[in-house]
Amino acid sequence: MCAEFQDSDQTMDSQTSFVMPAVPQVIPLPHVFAALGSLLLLYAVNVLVRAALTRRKLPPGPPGLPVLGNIWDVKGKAWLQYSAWARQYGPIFSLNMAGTPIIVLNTHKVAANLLDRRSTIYSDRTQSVMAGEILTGGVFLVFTPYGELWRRMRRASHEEFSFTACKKYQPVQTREAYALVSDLLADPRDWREHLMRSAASSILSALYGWDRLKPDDHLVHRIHEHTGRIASSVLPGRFMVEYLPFLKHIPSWTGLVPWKVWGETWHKRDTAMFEEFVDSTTANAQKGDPNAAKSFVAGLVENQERHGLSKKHMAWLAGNMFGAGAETTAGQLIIFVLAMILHPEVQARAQAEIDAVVGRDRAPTFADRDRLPYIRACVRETLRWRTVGPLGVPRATSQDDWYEGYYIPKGAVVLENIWAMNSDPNVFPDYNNFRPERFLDESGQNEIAPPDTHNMGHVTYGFGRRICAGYNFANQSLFIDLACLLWAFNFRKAKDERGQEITPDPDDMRDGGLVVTPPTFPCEITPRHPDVASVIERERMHMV
Ligand code: HEM
Repeated sequence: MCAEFQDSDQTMDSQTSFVMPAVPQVIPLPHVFAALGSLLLLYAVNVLVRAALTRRKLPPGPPGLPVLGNIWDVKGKAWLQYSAWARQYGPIFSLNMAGTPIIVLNTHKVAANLLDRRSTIYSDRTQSVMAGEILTGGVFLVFTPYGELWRRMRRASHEEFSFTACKKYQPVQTREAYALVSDLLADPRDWREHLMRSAASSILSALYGWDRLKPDDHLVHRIHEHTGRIASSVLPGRFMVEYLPFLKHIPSWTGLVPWKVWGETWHKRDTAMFEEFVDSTTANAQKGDPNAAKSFVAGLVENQERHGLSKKHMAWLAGNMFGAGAETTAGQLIIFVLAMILHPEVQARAQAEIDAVVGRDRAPTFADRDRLPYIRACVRETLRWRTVGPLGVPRATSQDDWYEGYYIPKGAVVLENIWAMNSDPNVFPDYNNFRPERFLDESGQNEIAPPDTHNMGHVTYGFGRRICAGYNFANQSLFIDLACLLWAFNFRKAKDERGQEITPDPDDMRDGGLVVTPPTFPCEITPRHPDVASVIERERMHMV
C-alpha cells in the first residue's frame, strides 16, 4: 500500500478519535408504547389493504395467517423454501408479509418477461432506512432508488466496467492471479483466505490503482468492516425504524435516537475514507502512476462533469463497487474449488485443454481466452451450479402491473429466484451435476446458452437495468483465476487421520448475510508439476 493512504488514514483516525456510540440494546418504555400503537395501526391498515388487494388476483401462494400472512413461513435457507413453493405454485407466486406483497419469479421466461422486458416498472429497489438512507446517505448504487441519480451513477460505472473498458484491468487481474498461485504454493492450507484476499486486492487495484494488498492490510480490514456494517443493518429485525419509518424524523440532537447517531457518524467516517481514496488516486494519476491513471476512479474524475457526479457520489460509487464485488467473486472461487474436488473428471479435462494450449513453460494469460472454450464453460458452470446470491437483490415495482391475469401492485417486493432458474430441471435436466460441456456446441468450441439467460447460460448476475454492474469484471477475474489455478494445481479431497477421504456436502450452503457460500472444508492442493514455482516467479518478475 502506498504511503499516502496510510498517512491520510492515520490523519482521519486522529480527527475522529471519539468513542463510537453503541447501537441501543434497551428501548425506552415510551418508544415501546409508541411502537405497539403504530404496529396496531399498521396491522389495521394492512388488513384493509390486503382485503382490497385480494379482490384483485395476486399470483397464487401459501395461505398464511390472517393479517400476518406468511411472515413466519420462511425459515432457514429461503431459496430452498421458495424453490419448493415454486414446484407447488408455479413460475410466479406471491407471499403476504403482513400486508406487503412479495412476488417471487422462478423461471427464466417469467423473470425475463418482467425484469428485462418491462424494466421501467421493475427496476426500483426496496428501501432500507438504516442501510440505504442513514449509513450510505442514499448514494450507494445497489440501494439507490430507480431515478435520475441512479441513472447517472449507473452510466458512469458502465463506462468504466463495460466489456471493452474492462480490458484495461486485465494486467492487474493477471498479476493477482499469479500472486494467488504463489500464495497457494507457499501456504495451501489457508486456501480460502488467499482466495478472499486475492479477489479483494484485484478489485481495489482496479478501482484505485493500488499495489497488491498484503494479507494484514489495515485498509482492507476497514473496508470489510464497512461492508459488514451494511450487510448486518439490512437483517430483518435489526432496527425498529425499518418497521416504523417515522422514527427517522426524530432529530439526532434529542438524544432519543442513538441508533441514528451511530448510522450518521459512520456515514461521515466512511465518506471521509472513500473521498480520501479518490484524492490519493487522483494525485497518484497526476504523478504518472500508470495503474492509478487507468483506474476506475481516475476515469470517473476525468469525466466528472459529463457524468454530473459530485466527489461524494464518485467516492461512494467506488466504495460500492468493492462492497458488491469482492466477497461475491471470492465466494464463486470457493464454489469452484468445491466443484473441482467433487468432479475430478472435469478438472482433468480442463487441465488437458490448458496443457494443449498453454503448455507448462508459461502461465495462462487473457490472450489464451479464445482458445480455452472449456475453461470459459467452467466459468459459466461455476456461476450456474451454485450461486453466492440465490435470490439476487430485491426489487420493488414502481407502478401497478398485470401479468398473465395476475395483479402485481405498485410497491410490491419482487424477488428473482436465481437458484430455481439455475437449477430448473426443464432447462438443465441434470442440474445438480457440474458439467461445463452443457454450455458448448457439438464442436466443443462455441458457447451455447438457453433462452432468456442473456447469452450467459445462467442468471447469476440478475436481470434488466439493474443487472450486476460489475459482471464483465467478475467474468474476467473468474476466467484468469480458474485458468491459473488449473494450470498450477491439482485439487483433491483431503483425508482424515484414518486416511479416509473427506467429502464435503455440495448442498451445504450457508447464508453469511452478504453472500451464500459453502462452509469451510479441507482440501488438498498440490502443484501439478515441479516447475510451477519457478515459472510463476519468472512470470511475476516480468510483470513488474
Ligand atoms: C461473481 C461475482 C458477482 C455476482 C454473483 C454478482 C451478482 C449480482 C447480483 C445478483 C446483483 C443484483 C442484480 C439484479 O438486481 O438483478 C448485483 C448487483 C450489483 N453488482 Fe454484482 N455480482 C458479482 C460481482 C460484482 C463485481 C465484481 C462488481 C463491481 C466491480 C459488482 C457490482 C454490482 C453493483 C454495483 C450492483 C448494483 C447494481 C444496481 O443496483 O444498479 N458485482 N450483482
